[in-house]
Amino acid sequence: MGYLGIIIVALMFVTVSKILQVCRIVVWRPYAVTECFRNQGIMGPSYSILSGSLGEMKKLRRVAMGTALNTNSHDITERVIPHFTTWSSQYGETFLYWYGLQPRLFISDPELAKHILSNKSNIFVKPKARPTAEIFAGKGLPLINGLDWFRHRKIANPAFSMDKLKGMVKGMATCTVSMLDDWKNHAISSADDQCREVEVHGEFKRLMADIIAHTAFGSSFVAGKEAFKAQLQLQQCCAASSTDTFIPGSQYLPTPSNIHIWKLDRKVKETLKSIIDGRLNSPTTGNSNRFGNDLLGTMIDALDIFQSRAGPKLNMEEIIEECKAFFVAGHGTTASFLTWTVFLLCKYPEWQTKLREEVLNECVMRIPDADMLAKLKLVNMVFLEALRLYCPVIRLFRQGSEDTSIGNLMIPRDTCIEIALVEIHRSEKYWGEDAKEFNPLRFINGISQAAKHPNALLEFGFGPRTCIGQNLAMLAGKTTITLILQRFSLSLSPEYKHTPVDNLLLEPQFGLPIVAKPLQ
Ligand code: HEM
Repeated sequence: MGYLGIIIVALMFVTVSKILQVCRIVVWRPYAVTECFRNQGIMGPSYSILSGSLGEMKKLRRVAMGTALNTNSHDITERVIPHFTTWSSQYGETFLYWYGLQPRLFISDPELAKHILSNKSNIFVKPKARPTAEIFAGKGLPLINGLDWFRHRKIANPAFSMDKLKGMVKGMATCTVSMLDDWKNHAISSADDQCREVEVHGEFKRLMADIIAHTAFGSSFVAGKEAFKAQLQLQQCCAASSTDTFIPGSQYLPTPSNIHIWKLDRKVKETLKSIIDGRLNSPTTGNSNRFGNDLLGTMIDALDIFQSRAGPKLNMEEIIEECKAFFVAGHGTTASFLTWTVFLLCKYPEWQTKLREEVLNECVMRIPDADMLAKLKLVNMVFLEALRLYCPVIRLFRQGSEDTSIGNLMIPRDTCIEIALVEIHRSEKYWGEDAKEFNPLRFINGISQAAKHPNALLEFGFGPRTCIGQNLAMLAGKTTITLILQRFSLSLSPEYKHTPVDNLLLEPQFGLPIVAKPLQ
């Protein structure tokens, strides 16, 4: 055989092995995984080549998005995850579906959830995100695994301690007061009974961008806000394509959408890098940390160029990715939480009055401090109830890094497990007959006494990967609600349509317009 023959045979060999590989991923594996679960009694919608169950999911979502709920109803599951209501009624509470080529096991049992989330041996890891998601969300804590995750978390933890956060309430209050002054000025200039219609979801997103920029970047917050602005645009590009079928490799093609994403990402990174360089060039002397007491200062102090410093280190790129990650993880979640809390306070004016009384009693100064906020028991109960009924993160995901079993259930490697918080949080099995109703009093004796299962409330996750920013979110929430209740009485605008939707986070599809009436 001549050279040409050898080359043709080699090419044929490579081509055939590639075809076999594709067939294994696209046909054989879905068949084998489906059979594995079917033999254990777990069923689900059938798999279509490449798109899996995405076609049906998209159809169900389109129909759900065309409906609106009654504002008295907190039974949102069917609207936000219509695939769950449809498939669980056909296949049972636990079922298998296909997110493109990814098998997803849907569970809504808090005991299973606890088992998976508390696992410390790296068997259940965060699933690999799509490349666009990695760009916008940053390859930081929420997405990384293993030793990298451990190192990053160890460095970031001190920046989120209650002691550090307490000192930030003043900054949070300054951001909030500036937003509320704007509401008030607008109200005074509008003739209509001094009331102002405000779309609060948008307002809270802007507010949280300000608050996180303050918390993360301290004095460099103006530049930080610039970076976050570009990041928000990136997020929109990513959310728009989250239910499209993903073709591996397509992220490298110079399509208009990819070019737009690359440009925005470059802007975010360059801005963050210049903030970090600024700090490195002018370390401060007044702070306990030479690069600042904020989150960025804590991370710069662990930069790997300082070899003399003991302990875990981060490199420049990792710090940039963490800045992106903290913004994405904290901004929309807290804005969503505040939005739904305000929705509930408008819906239940008797609770609005009770909370205002508590706020006026405990926060004697117009601008509250952390000690005053810690005394707001009723506010805390309403927050927990809001996070139960309208949890910003409605689903958690983990992927089995090896074949494993939970109880009697064998889970093949690479199966993604989807934990439906939205369903666990309103299941009558754990919350009783009034599970779908607003009743903050269920938390009067604390979280552990509120439900029949200790893990039926998973609003901040559970186990080692529980939310690092939960204290920050609660403090920002209390500061904002306190300042609002001191200054305004709130009611729903007649324009409001009750349309919660899963845009990666739980959001009102058309925003939350309310009427804010200044108090004397
Ligand atoms: C009400 C607001 C918030 C909610 C409901 C929320 C919810 C969650 C949940 C459910 C998780 C666990 C995800 C999982 O297990 O897969 C999580 C993780 C995380 N959250 Fe939050 N979060 C909020 C606010 C914040 C804030 C303000 C920040 C920071 C500025 C933040 C930063 C993070 C980070 C970095 C992680 C990943 C932790 C890790 O994997 O080690 N979150 N959050």
